[in-house]
Amino acid sequence: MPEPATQIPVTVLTGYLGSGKTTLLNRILTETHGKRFAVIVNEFGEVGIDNDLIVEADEEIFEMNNGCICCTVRGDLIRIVAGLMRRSRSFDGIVVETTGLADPAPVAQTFFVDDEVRRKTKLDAIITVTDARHLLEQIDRAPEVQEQLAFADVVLVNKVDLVDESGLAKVEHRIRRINPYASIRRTERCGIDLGRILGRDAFSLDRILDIEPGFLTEEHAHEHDDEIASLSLVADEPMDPARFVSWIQDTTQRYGTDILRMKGIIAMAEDDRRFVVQGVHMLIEGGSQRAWKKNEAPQTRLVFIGRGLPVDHLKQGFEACRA
Ligand SMILES: Nc1nc2c(ncn2[C@@H]2O[C@H](COP(=O)(O)OP(=O)(O)OP(=O)(O)O)[C@@H](O)[C@H]2O)c(=O)[nH]1
Repeated sequence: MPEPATQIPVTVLTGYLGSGKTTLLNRILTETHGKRFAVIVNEFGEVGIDNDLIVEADEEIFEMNNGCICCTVRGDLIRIVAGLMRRSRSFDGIVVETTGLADPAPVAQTFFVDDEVRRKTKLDAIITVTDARHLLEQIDRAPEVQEQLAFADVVLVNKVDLVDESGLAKVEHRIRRINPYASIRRTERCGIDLGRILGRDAFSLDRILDIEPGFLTEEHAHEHDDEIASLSLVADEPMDPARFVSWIQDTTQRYGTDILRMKGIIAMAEDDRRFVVQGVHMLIEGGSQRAWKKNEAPQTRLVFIGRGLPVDHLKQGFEACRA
């Protein structure tokens, strides 16, 4: 059957934990480009946080929190996309943000294996965001990172503010060895002309079949690094600001090698704003954001993702921060 004239372009955002995917997604959702996107986000860890870190936009956001997009919830992805295509409400593109631990191959495969999805959508590009400061160590330890780079049509070498010129050259050289075809762009906070990454028609099935001949036919059983686990901490009572800040700083300095990613939305005592804290290994950022809304009960949610997390230390330390 011939393909219909208008297939909705799909952009897949991948990149390891903390590389800058949500930062890029927020740019896509806020910059004026006159386009509407449907957004699908998948995250690792049972307490959903990403959705709250995404800017409030007009766009519709579908969360998939109950498993990894590349394995257990792929059926959900197909259902969400197929459901979107049946709607009358129009949009110009779909953006899928995968978890940092996802293998992009099965996600990309989704757009080729299901008949309905294949007829109505077109994989436009796989954009891989990298953390220039941590990429070289990640490549050596995490097979997902190599997959994410190999499948990329565009690679953003992000966080250029944290690395000097010779470091950036090393990072780019390493990326080139894994993927000679992708267009590589340096960014700070994913600042890039969106025209360079959206609507590029950059995805090439032939290239992917070169890397992975079984791409269209095989079931991708993605092996996750079982050592990586997440710990979610939740509190309904407010936190003591001074104690919390000093505990989170100490903890990330002490255990930063094992903490791959940390993010949280904190309800501080005597503060009507949400405090957002985020980190990748030892580098952390935090600050007060918007006020809690009237219909939103202030609640603290903090997630750690890592290898061999010091679970007892984290639980006890967290408890001790309650105001
Ligand atoms: N210094 C610096 N920090 C950055 C840059 N881009 C993003 N960050 C910070 O890096 C952290 C992670 O960014 P996110 O956009 O949440 O990363 P992510 O890839 O969505 O993270 P996960 O979804 O948890 O894998 C946040 O604290 C960002 O503010 C950058 O260019 N420079």
